[in-house]
Amino acid sequence: MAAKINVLIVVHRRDLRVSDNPIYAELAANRADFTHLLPVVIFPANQYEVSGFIGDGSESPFPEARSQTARYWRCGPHRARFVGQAVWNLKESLLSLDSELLIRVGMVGDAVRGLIQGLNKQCHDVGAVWMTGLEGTEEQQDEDAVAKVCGENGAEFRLWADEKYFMDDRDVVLAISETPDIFTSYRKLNEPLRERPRAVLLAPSKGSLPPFPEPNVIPHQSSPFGTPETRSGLIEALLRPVKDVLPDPPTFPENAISAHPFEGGERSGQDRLISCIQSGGVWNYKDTRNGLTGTEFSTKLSAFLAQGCLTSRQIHHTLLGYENGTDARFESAEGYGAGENLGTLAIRQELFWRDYMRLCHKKYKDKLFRLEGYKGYKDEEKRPKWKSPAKERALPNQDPSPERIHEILGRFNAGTTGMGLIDASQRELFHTGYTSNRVRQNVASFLAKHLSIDWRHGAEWYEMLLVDYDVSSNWGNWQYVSGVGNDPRSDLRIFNPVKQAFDYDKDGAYVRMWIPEVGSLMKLENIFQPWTASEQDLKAAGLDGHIMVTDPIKRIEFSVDAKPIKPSKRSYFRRRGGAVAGGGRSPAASSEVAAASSENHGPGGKADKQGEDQAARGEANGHVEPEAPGRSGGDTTPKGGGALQGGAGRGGAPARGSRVQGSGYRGYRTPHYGQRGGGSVHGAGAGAGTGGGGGGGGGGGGYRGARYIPGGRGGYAPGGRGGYPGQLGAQHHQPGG
Ligand SMILES: Cc1cc2nc3c(=O)[nH]c(=O)nc-3n(C[C@H](O)[C@H](O)[C@H](O)COP(=O)(O)OP(=O)(O)OC[C@H]3O[C@@H](n4cnc5c(N)ncnc54)[C@H](O)[C@@H]3O)c2cc1C
Repeated sequence: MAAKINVLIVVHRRDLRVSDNPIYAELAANRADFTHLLPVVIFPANQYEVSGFIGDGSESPFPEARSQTARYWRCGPHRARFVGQAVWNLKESLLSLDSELLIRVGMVGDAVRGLIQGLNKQCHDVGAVWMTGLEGTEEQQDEDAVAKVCGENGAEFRLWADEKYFMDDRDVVLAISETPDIFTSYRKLNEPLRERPRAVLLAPSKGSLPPFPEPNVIPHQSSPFGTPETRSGLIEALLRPVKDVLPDPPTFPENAISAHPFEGGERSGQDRLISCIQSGGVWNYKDTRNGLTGTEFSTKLSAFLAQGCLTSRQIHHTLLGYENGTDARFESAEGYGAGENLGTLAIRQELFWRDYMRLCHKKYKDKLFRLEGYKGYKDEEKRPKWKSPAKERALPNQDPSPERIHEILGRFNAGTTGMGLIDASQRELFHTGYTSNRVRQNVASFLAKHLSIDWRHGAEWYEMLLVDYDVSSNWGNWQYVSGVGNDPRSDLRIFNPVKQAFDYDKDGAYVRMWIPEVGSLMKLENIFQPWTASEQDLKAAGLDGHIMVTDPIKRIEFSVDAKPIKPSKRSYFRRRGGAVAGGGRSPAASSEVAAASSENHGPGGKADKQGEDQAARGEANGHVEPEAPGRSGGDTTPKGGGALQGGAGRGGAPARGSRVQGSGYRGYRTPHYGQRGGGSVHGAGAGAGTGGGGGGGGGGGGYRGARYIPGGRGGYAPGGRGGYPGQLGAQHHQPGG
């Protein structure tokens, strides 16, 4: 009698790697009773627009994969390409291990059911389905659905922790519900961070995995979808439906260079990590991470981490080899063998931010997607008056009107607001899928705090376009900057995008690169806000009559006197032997940065106290943006020598260490709204809009051929192409609605 065939199905999700993967490590060590292994990637139809997998003439049974509030694509072209590359690389890795990878599209539970039942028909038992657990609402619905399918079909279901984070879930010191709401408190509980990660798991070797089932027993992909057989076919199928995200897209500027030219996949993730160390990028990280252009100013590892092509502990252990002088690949890198340095310390702190964002998501669950954020508002009076482009979500008599907000959002997305730093970042994001943390903070602050627009529109735009989109990090950071999340100074922290441009784009190269229209303007203040240029200069630049000049979304009066801002100094003192020196900031650096470092999140610390003082003095309306997630200081005050001019903003006291003429930052002047001065950030900019633009997004459409998956956390309701059944059943992120 032939031996019983017992297949294990492994569903890959955001764990697109074979190394440091708990499932493969377990299988390589212990195959259990499995005679065959069937690894599969399923592109969930509610997160990826899967109509590109259909041949001509048929229609998708699923609604378009669009976001809930703004109806943007859930996954836009940059990430679609990156994920396609990463999936193909995983397939190649598995092939090299004598295995294979199946690719499927649809709802995850349905796809798994199809596989189990199809294999059963071929007399193959499916003993178990394994997959890694994720935090998102939809992802947990998928887990419930697969568990149910397994129960109905006699297969064991096992959910594994995806060990891609810095600290293992088994080592988290507090119950999730007790995760502190201030990052620094949490970080201090876990220091020294260098000692936290567990060892990396071994990659499986060739022949160590159970064989892939014979191709002829594998069930076909359910119709009307097909499965691409080449890498380019896969990428094309993912990209085709989501290529167009802007009605009138800007062309890629002639001299622009992507800061993120990297391909998806485990192999390129490892390559990038190694080159970051070899190039000195890691050594210089603390000084360069706030840079805006080029590949080397920060690690660019986020997209690899987001898709699980790389794990935080792999980064940590590779850094250890460099710090300890035990990895000859890094012999010629500066800092080799000299122990932890400020660069590697800062990278570990950033990786810990990533962990923290995830833990907060686990703690607050769907509150991650709520307009009022984690915090909520007990006091109705204090609830921010968010502006919406959708009539049904706008407050009565919203000013500007929903139509005007719709128009403003269109320009915000297209990068034509007239605020140079914001526009440059949005165009860079549109063209490349990446934009630096520094400008992400400015963009989020601009939308939420300067324009008071429902921040979820920004979060969903980022969700569509970011190559490194990660549900916890994206929504958590948007909440944080919008003042509804875990920022201890929440709405007192407001980034002045003009001051930030002067500080971080010192010669205007970044804005010039992405906004070629301003390229021939000479003065920085004109580049950062073209409406400030003289008529003559605008004419010469061909900018007269341009919407960025005639109708800037926000005007910020800001001028810098002739003295340049001092260039930053390297804030490193050398240590040897791997000791983690406390503090580690040089006096030069700390004199430049008033409330420096991520320490200033923590309650009671000196730096935190400074931040509180500044906030209490009302400096937040222009000068004071002491710290934001994942970044140490650098923007707290005008730096020595840079004198600001302007009238009183809210509070308007001079920032510490600055030379201020007048009484601080003037606030905002919005002539096209008929307002001047004021300085109240949230109210500023409101005024009579000029109309134009269409209405907001909206659902609509019917419930055709729906197969509703009921579930405790809401449920995904595939309907006809028309969309979701109103607001019910299809809440991607906010099942409570
Ligand atoms: C509004 C907004 C939205 C964001 N959305 C995302 C997102 O969807 N996905 C994402 O990975 N990051 C997000 N970030 C965080 C941060 O901007 C990116 O992680 C970083 O810019 C990625 O570039 P890098 O890999 O070169 O980062 P590095 O500076 O080299 O940092 C190393 C790693 O630390 C982690 N990290 C750094 N800063 C943060 C942070 N603030 N929060 C969480 N993790 C951090 C990332 O994994 C990053 O790869 C967002 C930040 C803001 C302000």
